[in-house]
Order: sequence, then C-alpha cells, then structure tokens
Amino acid sequence: MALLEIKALNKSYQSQHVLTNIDFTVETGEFLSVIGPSGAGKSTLLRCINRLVEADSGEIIFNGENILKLGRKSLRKERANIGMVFQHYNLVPRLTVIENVLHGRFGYKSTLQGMLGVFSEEEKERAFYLLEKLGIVEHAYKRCDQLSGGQQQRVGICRALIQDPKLILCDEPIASLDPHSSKVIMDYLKSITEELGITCIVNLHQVEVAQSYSNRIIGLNKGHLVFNGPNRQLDSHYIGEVYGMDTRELITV
Ligand SMILES: Nc1ncnc2c1ncn2[C@@H]1O[C@H](COP(=O)(O)OP(=O)(O)OP(=O)(O)O)[C@@H](O)[C@H]1O
Repeated sequence: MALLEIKALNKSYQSQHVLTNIDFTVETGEFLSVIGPSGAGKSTLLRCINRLVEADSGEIIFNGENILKLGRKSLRKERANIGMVFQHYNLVPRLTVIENVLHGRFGYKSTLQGMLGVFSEEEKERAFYLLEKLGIVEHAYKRCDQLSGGQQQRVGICRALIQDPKLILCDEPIASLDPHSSKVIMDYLKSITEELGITCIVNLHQVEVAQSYSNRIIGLNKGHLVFNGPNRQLDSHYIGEVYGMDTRELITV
C-alpha cells in the first residue's frame, strides 16, 4: 500500500483555482520533488497534506487514513507522523538550538507538558544524536539567531526528525541558501530518506536539483499536474510543459 495517496484534490482561494484534480501516490522511502513556476500551487499542495491549508474536495490517504476527514484529536496524532521543513526555518530565534529541536516533540505532549518544557532523558539524547548527525552539535546551546541560514535549516531538519515521522514535507528548503549550503541540506535530506527510510516530498525551484536528488518528480503548472514520472523522464519537452515556455528561454532565465 502507498504511504500517501492523493485523489482528485481541489483547492481554490476565492474564485481562483489553485489546485485542480490532483492525483498521485507516494511510496514509502521515495524522495519526490515537486517543481513548477512561481504560483503553480506547490506550497498549497504540501500544506494541504498536513492540513495547514484546508482542501476543498478530494482525498488525502496517509498511513491508511483520509487526512481530510480526521477530527482534531486524530489529526494531531497523524500530524506527528508528518514533519515539516520550511523555507524560512520557522525556528524560535531567541531560544537555543536544543530547545528548538525539542519543540518537534510537542505533538506527543499535553499542553501543560509543552508549556513547561517537560522532556524525557531519552528525548534529549535523541535531540543530541540528531544534532551530531547533522554536524551542528557544538551549537546546541547557542541561540538560533546566532546561526547561519544553512545551520538553522539543519536545526529545522532535526526538529522534523525528532518527531519520528513517516513523511517529511519540505517547502523550498534551499530557496534562502547559497549553493554550498543548499548542497549540504539536499545531501542530508537524501541520506535521511535512505538511512532512516523516511519518505520525503520536497518543493523546489531548481529543476537540476530535483533531477539529481529525486527518484520521482511531479510538475505543476497553474494548479494542474502536468508531469509525474522518474527524474530521467523529465526532458526538455516536459520541462517546457511544466514551466509553460520554450525551454531555450528557461536556460536564460
Ligand atoms: N492564503 C492565500 N490566499 C489567497 N491566495 C493564495 C493564498 N496562498 C496562496 N495563494 C495563491 O495561490 C497560488 C498558488 O500559491 P502557492 O504558494 O501554492 O504557489 P507556489 O507554487 O508554491 O509558488 P512559489 O514558488 O512562488 O512559492 C498563487 O496564485 C497564490 O497567490
């Protein structure tokens, strides 16, 4: 059974169709990129999956449950299985790295435990292990606003991983980073998928990054799914379909 199955998903804002009849499935362990021009609906698609944005119709079957039908309590439980990595990191800048990572456990805590910052020794050990794995353990007690963008994004990935998720949604995780930091982040995301068996869906602006890291690519154009295939199949014809222009033009953009 697929880990995630999206069926006839629709989303509009006011009268504007942002996602139209989207269908695709994601298997466990896949590294899937979503590409498309600005405004194509990539972020909206990702946010519908964990219901940060409410879809209008369709089904999102994750882990055997239709996410769109879940009540508040079951949604909270299922969301713990879905980590999210954001373009602008979404960390609490005045808190330390380790505190930000532990925030990833909030989905498993009562409100009071969360407010009091009650974490087990096991959770703290896991947080240090992940920081070590992502090469930033020496910054554990620094405030997050003292770190570079690439380091903050690694904190964001640790926060997602400590949830122990089955799926990680990454919304343009490298859009604010320089080429070197972007490579470091993409390499980490890829190795996480391979080593921990976590499925990754990554929104990307850069076609060549999608081609070199993904098993499969999905292309959106104006809210329509216009490509869904293995990365090697995304040739200049399909790139033109996704970006809605002559690909010779794309090379000069
Ligand atoms: N909260 C909102 N209210 C109204 N319209 C919105 C809202 N969020 C997004 N949109 C519109 O929906 C469309 C798709 O936006 P979305 O952010 O999903 O695209 P995207 O492909 O992620 O774009 P980008 O690559 O520029 O981030 C855009 O036209 C956008 O203006």
